[in-house]
Parts: sequence; C-alpha cells; structure tokens
Amino acid sequence: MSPAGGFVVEQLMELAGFSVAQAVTKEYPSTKYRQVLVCCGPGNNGGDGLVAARHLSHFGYQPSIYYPKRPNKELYNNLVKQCENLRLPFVEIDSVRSVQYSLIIDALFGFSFHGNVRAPFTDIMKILAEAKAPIVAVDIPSGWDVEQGDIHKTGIQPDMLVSLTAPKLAAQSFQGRFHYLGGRFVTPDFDRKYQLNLPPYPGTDQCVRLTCMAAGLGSTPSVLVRGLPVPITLPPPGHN
Ligand SMILES: NC(=O)C1=CN([C@@H]2O[C@H](COP(=O)(O)OP(=O)(O)OC[C@H]3O[C@@H](n4cnc5c(N)ncnc54)[C@H](O)[C@@H]3O)[C@@H](O)[C@H]2O)[C@H](O)CC1
Ligand SMILES: [K+]
Repeated sequence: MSPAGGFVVEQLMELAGFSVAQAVTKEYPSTKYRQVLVCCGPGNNGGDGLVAARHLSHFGYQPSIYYPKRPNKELYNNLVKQCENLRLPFVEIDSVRSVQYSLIIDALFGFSFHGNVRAPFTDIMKILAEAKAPIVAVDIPSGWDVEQGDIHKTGIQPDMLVSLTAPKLAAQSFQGRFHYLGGRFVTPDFDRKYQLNLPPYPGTDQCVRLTCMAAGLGSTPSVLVRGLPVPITLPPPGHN
C-alpha cells in the first residue's frame, strides 16, 4: 500500500506545493519577504515548486521562477501555464545572479537526486550554496542524499525544511530554524501500518511545525524513505 493510495500525482503535488506556500507564510511574512525566487528542477520536486509559486502569488508574494529544464509533459506544461496566467516571470540564471531576492524556495531536487550535479543545475546549486537570503527546501535540500544528507558537500544549508508526507532520514542533518511537515493526506491506517506517528495538523492547516519531540514520532520513529519506512533515531531535544 503506498501512501498515495488512490491519489493521482497532481493531487499530491497540489497538496505538497500548497503546504510549502503555507509554511512560508508562517515564518516569512510577505511584508518583509515579498521578492521570492522559486528554483524548480526537472522532476516532481520542481512541480511542487511551481504549485508553491502559484499559491505564494495569491498570498501576496512576488515570486520569480527559475526553471531551466522543463519536461514536455502535460502535468508540468499546465503548471507553467497557471504561473504564466498570473504573470509570474520565468527568469534566467543572469537575473538570478543580479537580483536581490528576499527568500529562495529550493524545489530543484527531492528524493530522486543521485550523484554529482549535472548541467544545467551546477550554477544554481552554487548560487544557493552562497545565498544570503533564507532558503526554504522542498522535501529535501537539493543535492542531499535522501538518507545520508549532504554527502556531496553541496554547502546548501536551508533555513526551513518542509518535509512532505513524512520526514526523510536526511532530515536528521537539517540544521535550520524551521522544520515543517506538509502533504496532509496520509491515512490513519497507513500511519499506523508504518508507525510513522505523524503529529496532528493544527485545525485546517496543511502544514505543521515539527519540534524534536513532536517530530519524535514516538519511541520507535520511522520515516518514509522512497515509500519504505526506515527507523531513525532523532537528535536530542532542543535540536531545531
Ligand atoms: N512522496 C510524496 O508524497 C510526494 C512527493 N512529491 C515530490 O516528488 C519528489 C520526487 O520527485 P521525482 O520526480 O522522483 O524526483 P526529483 O524531483 O527529486 O528529481 C528527479 C529529476 O532530477 C534529475 N536528477 C537526478 N539527479 C540529478 C543530478 N545529479 N544532476 C542533475 N539532474 C539530476 C532526474 O533526471 C530527474 O529528472 C519528492 O521529493 C517530492 O518533492 C510529489 O510532488 C508530492 C507527493
Ligand atoms: K529540494
């Protein structure tokens, strides 16, 4: 049984992207962080970013999108069209270098990243590693190994991590201020079956801030890694 039981990817992506956008509003008010750069990769992590950009625009932010490698598939073409309909600018790497963005959304790569970064993503990964603006990582900081973290030494240290469905093992290496969980679609049966012990979402929110204990996921915590639960030991209380 996969967590997606009966969902289509568009639904999961919409829930994921919305939860990222909502988590941003909780910690980075649009009055102070209006100019947002959304970096989108060639897979579904990038799709989450396009969804988040759309919602951030409706929430009063001014997102620009860097999307250098676009799969020619209906799902992604529709997401691009939705952003174009909102007049969201799709920017090139030179503009990424020259504009002072107040916030960066890292939706380049998620749990399917492997090996060393390949073109055309080498430049943007360097820019993120040197970025002064806070970075919000979607699901996994880009270039990190889903289980072992920053073994490729990307140098990317996000200020916020929005884990989708459940935190991955890589989340143990996260040192930023805000760790949120999003993707509110896991059923109680799935949660019980894989002992995820996911914390409750507050009210009608689509994201929930994880503290060590809340994210402790009980005494035998486990996280979803490529669809399989893997036991983890959480860092001591007080860690982010
Ligand atoms: N699990 C869930 O509940 C949901 C997950 N979502 C998001 O989907 C991503 C995983 O998406 P996927 O398409 O499998 O992979 P990525 O987006 O991580 O990237 C794959 C993409 O990147 C290319 N690539 C891989 N390694 C490299 C490299 N070293 N250099 C350059 N390019 C690389 C690869 O060729 C692919 O094209 C997950 O993390 C979530 O964010 C769903 O959207 C919502 C539900
Ligand atoms: K990412």
